[in-house]
Amino acid sequence: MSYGTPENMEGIEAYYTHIRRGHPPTAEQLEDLTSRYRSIVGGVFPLRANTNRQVEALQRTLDELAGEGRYKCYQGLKHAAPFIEDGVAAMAADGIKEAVSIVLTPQYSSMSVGGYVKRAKEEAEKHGIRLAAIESYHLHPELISALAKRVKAGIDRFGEDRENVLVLFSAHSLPEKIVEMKDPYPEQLLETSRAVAEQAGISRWQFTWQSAGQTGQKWLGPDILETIDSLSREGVKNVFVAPVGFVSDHLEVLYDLDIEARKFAAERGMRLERIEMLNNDSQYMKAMAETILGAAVVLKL
Ligand SMILES: CC1=C(CCC(=O)O)c2cc3nc(cc4[nH]c(cc5[nH]c(cc1n2)c(C)c5CCC(=O)O)c(CCC(=O)O)c4C)C(CCC(=O)O)=C3C
Ligand SMILES: [Fe+2]
Repeated sequence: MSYGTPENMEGIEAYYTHIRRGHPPTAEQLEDLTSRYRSIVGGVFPLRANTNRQVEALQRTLDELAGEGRYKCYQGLKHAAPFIEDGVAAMAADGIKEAVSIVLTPQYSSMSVGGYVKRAKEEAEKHGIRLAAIESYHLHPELISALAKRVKAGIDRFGEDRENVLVLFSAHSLPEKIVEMKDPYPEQLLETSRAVAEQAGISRWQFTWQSAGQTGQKWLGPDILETIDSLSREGVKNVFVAPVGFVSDHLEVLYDLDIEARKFAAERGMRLERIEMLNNDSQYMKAMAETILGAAVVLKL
């Protein structure tokens, strides 16, 4: 399962309305989102083809690890077609009786993965499918190794400044109320960050939030722009961002980091680079496939 993205520029309004649980955005909100997509996509929404490639790569990895024809991958998206319910219904139509679900994000929050799982389970129940839902895989050794390699390779891009780079691990902010709910999201993100830093041999790093929504309620902070501002006051010149809550090239990376945060840093005389996203990286696929095979044991598949 993955977040989903519009089919085309005309599809942005319906997509945004779905994210807002049926409440259409104001003209201003719609224009704001449309202009962000316009600056990255030019009519092509990268997340769509990217998710397709991830599903194909995961299928190949499962075939290799478990044997050809043992597992079949279906795709279900949170806010776009094929929706999560469509994916589960497609399984049922093929006669599938047992399934494992996994989300293309490594850490669990009741407000992120929890929402995917609830919908998948409800639909699976309707069709009499037994479903084992994977909640997180944020410390899988293959995932940590893949991220650590990318952090090291990215820091090398700073050339002779490489000794003076601060690594900023980041993830999508969520409303602050998740902390009172004892949600594991912040801790799991720190655990991923710590493990990657350790394996990459990084001592100078911080964690920061990004891409918070504007809903009136308080979101988890500090936001990456605040963090960059404080770092600039401390004289930091080189920042390397590793958004470890995301795995793909999409709006929050291609706009919020590559355009917005990079410009904000440049205005403060700082250089900002970011990790290459995992997309269909083979170690990432192995991390998911092994997690899936582990969950399948629970179903005695
Ligand atoms: C935790 C989390 C992840 C990571 C985990 C996961 O992947 O599931 C994630 C990923 C993504 N979020 C995405 C896009 C958007 N998210 C929005 C709004 C929101 N995100 C939220 C949370 C998350 N979002 C929340 C709490 C809201 C507020 C509304 C609500 O309460 O639900 C909005 C509305 C406008 C805006 O605020 O920008 C957009 C356009 C895209 C696709 C980008 C593309 O198309 O390339 C991706 C991968
Ligand atoms: Fe989002």
